[in-house]
Amino acid sequence: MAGNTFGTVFTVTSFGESHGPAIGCVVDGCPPGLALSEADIQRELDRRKPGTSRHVTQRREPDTVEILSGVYEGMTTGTPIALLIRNVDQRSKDYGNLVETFRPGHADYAYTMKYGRRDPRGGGRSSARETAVRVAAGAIAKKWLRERHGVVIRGFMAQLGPIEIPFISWEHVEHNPFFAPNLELAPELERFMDALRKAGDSVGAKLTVVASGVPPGWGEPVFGRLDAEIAAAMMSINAVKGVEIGDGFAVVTQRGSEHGDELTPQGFLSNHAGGILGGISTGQDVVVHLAVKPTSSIRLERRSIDLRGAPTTVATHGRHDPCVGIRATPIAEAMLALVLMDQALRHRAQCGDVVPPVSPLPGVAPGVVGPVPSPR
Ligand SMILES: Cc1cc2nc3c(=O)[nH]c(=O)nc-3n(C[C@H](O)[C@H](O)[C@H](O)COP(=O)(O)O)c2cc1C
Repeated sequence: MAGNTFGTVFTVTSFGESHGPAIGCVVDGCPPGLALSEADIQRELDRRKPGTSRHVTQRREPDTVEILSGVYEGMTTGTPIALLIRNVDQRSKDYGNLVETFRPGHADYAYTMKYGRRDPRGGGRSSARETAVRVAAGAIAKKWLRERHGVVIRGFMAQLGPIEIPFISWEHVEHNPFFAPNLELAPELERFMDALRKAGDSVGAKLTVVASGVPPGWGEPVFGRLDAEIAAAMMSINAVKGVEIGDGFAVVTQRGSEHGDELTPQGFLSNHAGGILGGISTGQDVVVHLAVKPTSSIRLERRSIDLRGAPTTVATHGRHDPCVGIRATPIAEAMLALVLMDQALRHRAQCGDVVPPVSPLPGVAPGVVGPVPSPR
């Protein structure tokens, strides 16, 4: 299968390029009877869209979604839901000098070696413009998960370049341009980004995404492991170079007596596992961390080669995100929602009749407010 479809039972097929007339997706396998409007989807798209602050790309895309099918009288019908987002602010001239060369760190070189040709305007399919449609599809999954199972999916920025962002409150996340859970640090983050932009450089970031209210039992023990599918989903986001579940790489130095989450009739005593054991959810929060690399398109001159292999230099002057991690939080939330909804429907299909011998243990507090391990 060509790699434009995600999921097994609940699937998303995405199409479109950064500088084409539109991007969009077809969401298939959504159960009938979910109340769904364009406003439900638009809310999520507005959190990801460009141009919302001086710290992100100044491309002006309203990212207005149109539902073309699959919804009748405000309810999903069980048939494919087609979503369309028209591109309105393409500016191809920004990419003129990229036809002949390759940006270090970007997909240009690998893309050309694979396809032998490329549309250099905005990176075509390798542009993160495509991730808008995942956020649109993810809005449907988030809504279904919340209404059907009480699952809440939220994310935040845990580190911006060298600045670690201690978690204070979920309340803070939507009140600053960084999705930082710590409003006290917002001025420092602003100063850091202003200096970075002036220098013409870019920086990486670390994000955390948490799904609360996931019941025990979602996921499978071998190839369909929940953690494996979450890792694949997160790694499918442009610029993501690392994914950790729960304590992630910190497990390397832990003892079994420290890492294994003890069970009591009142619930788990800790959540080092990040809510997943044996590829299956435990009922605790599912906790995922992502390392996002620095933007490749920077104003600083870098060495490269041209299409004939001769040495050249490249500096990118178009409209780019100086830290792509800033806009990636809603994308990571959407990908987690897509994985969980697909797994929920697969679990219902196979194990809907199972009655477990013990009742589900209550989960513990999120476990993301303390120090979280840094992806290396
Ligand atoms: C939300 C978001 C916005 C992005 N914006 C840019 C950008 O403005 N300029 C750029 O060079 N890369 C940007 N990227 C990253 C590139 O799409 C990505 O690095 C590139 O396709 C190479 O793929 P890779 O980094 O996954 O290997 C963005 C990524 C995300 C998630």
